[in-house]
Amino acid sequence: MVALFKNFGIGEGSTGKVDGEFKKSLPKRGKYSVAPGYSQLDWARKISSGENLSGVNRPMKVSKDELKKHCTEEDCWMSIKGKVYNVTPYLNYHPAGVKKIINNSGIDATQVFMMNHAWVNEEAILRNCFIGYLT
Ligand code: HEM
Repeated sequence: MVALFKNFGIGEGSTGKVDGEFKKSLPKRGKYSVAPGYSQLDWARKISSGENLSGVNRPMKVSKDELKKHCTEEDCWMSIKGKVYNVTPYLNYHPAGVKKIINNSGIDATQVFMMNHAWVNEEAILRNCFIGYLT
């Protein structure tokens, strides 16, 4: 299975201890909980069939103007590291809730994404939701 989380040096050859300064730089964990049936494991099962959830037939170039039209719960796009994803199907699976994504949708959300969870492997999690590249 593809790793949904990136390894930040914890594992082979490391003590497993998290550096204090690094820990302080992490966001405080919230108290949001997803509905039953919407865990990351449920999402991993959903995408494992390879079903296209992007809403487009083939990758396309997306302008900033086009991107900003998609910022609602029914139609939610987000750009991360130059790639554009249709995150609508993922909304209810997001461990920190729908709003956090909606509030940053229709834009290049790379910075806020990385500030919250640089270890999250968005390319793996959203591979079935890939729309194309931000121009
Ligand atoms: C830019 C908009 C986003 C914001 C502001 C945001 C914010 C957050 C926050 C604050 C948490 C921590 C929740 C907690 O610890 O209780 C979180 C968790 C998480 N988010 Fe997001 N998120 C965003 C977009 C996304 C997207 C697009 C994905 C899918 C790739 C995603 C995947 C996850 C995952 C997997 C976790 C759990 C991480 C863990 O437990 O270590 N997030 N998010």
